[in-house]
Amino acid sequence: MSSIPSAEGFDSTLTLLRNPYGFISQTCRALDTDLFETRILLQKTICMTGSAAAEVFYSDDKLIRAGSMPGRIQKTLLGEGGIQGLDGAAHQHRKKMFMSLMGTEHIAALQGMSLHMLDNYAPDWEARNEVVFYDKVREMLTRAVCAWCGVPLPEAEVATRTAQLTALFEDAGAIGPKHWAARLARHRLEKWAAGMIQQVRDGELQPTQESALHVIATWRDLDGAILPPKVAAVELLNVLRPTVAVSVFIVQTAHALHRYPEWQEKLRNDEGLLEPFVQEVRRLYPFFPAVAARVKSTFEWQGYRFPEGCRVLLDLYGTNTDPRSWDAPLEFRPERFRDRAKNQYDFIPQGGGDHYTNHRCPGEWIAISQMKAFCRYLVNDVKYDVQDQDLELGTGELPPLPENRFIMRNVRRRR
Ligand code: HEM
Repeated sequence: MSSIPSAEGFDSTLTLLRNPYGFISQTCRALDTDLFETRILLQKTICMTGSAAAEVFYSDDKLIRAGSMPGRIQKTLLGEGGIQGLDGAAHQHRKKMFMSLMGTEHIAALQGMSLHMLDNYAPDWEARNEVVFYDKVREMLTRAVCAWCGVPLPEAEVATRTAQLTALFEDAGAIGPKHWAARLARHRLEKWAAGMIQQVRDGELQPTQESALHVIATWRDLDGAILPPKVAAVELLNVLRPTVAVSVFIVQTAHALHRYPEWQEKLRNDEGLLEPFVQEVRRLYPFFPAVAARVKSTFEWQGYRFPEGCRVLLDLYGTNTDPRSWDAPLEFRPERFRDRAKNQYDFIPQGGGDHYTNHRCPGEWIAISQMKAFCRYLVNDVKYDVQDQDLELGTGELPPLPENRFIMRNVRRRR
């Protein structure tokens, strides 16, 4: 058996933080390999890239999630006791709860709520000198997803809940005061969510049967018990938070429409290009750099030994831009998605494998449907100017956004 190639230096944490989207793929290319070994936060870690690596990462029996997530990410982004840390039968059972929310008509209803928000917001945008698009989209998505989930959101709480939900995904990786603010946001959101779960159980709040609040409050785990309030709160936030985070993809969509303006006319003329366009945004614009797991019990792959307990990182962004899977991988070419055969391992912006049995994101259809709705609206229903601003995406920042959060001017509705 060969020994796994090693990255330079004793610990790669800083190099990874400085170059979160390129570190794994660039190191693999330099070493001419699909995987290498290093230390991250002083822990031995195997880093992997590419579709073959994704296939082994998502094979059911080799890797587990329990204990794979750094504590600071659990205390902010994910919370404790939620689906992300479950394995085997417990995971597959809990996953059914999320998948039951993803019916086509139910997702269309959420899209309808966002379109309604756009119609409500547009007159105000016309009246303003400038619109910070990211801020407005986060607010609209907070309102839409709360309504969709059956979560009451009084007008006076909209700004606070939007800011708290944003802190979970924007500041999860931060160090210092921002990290502490994200922890506080999680604490307050979990208390709020657990209160609503209790109200549903006590019959004081009666959301519709198909709403996330109802489904989660009444869900029974494999042992037949309802979820402890804190865990149910974490799972409700596992729907609210990432739906608000779709605002990042929506700003990236607006960014792509600006950077590749020839696509505006194409999209106006051919509705069939909308999906390829947003898929190309999901492939090429960076969001989550990697996902983590641990080796369940020692196994061998491509002649290399993966020792029990070792942490493994799968490179999502590098796999989406791997030249072995994609022609001209760094070029924005939505046409590539027109006739592409589906593959669970080479296009993995929201994780890979199977939605029911692996940890692949159950919210992919929500992300695509929301991106399409906003993209269609920007192309067909409004005209606007993009303010002269620095539109570089700060890739040291997670998730990467333009510094001014995409400022639009002279927004007017097409009649
Ligand atoms: C903003 C766009 C989104 C991105 C970039 C994203 C990304 C991801 C990634 C990378 C994973 C982990 C995959 C893995 O561990 O292998 C994941 C899991 C998950 N996502 Fe998303 N996601 C997004 C939107 C959503 C939405 C809208 C929902 C709403 C339901 C959602 C709910 C979840 C849940 C519950 C999991 C855990 C699944 C499991 O452990 O089985 N995500 N997502």
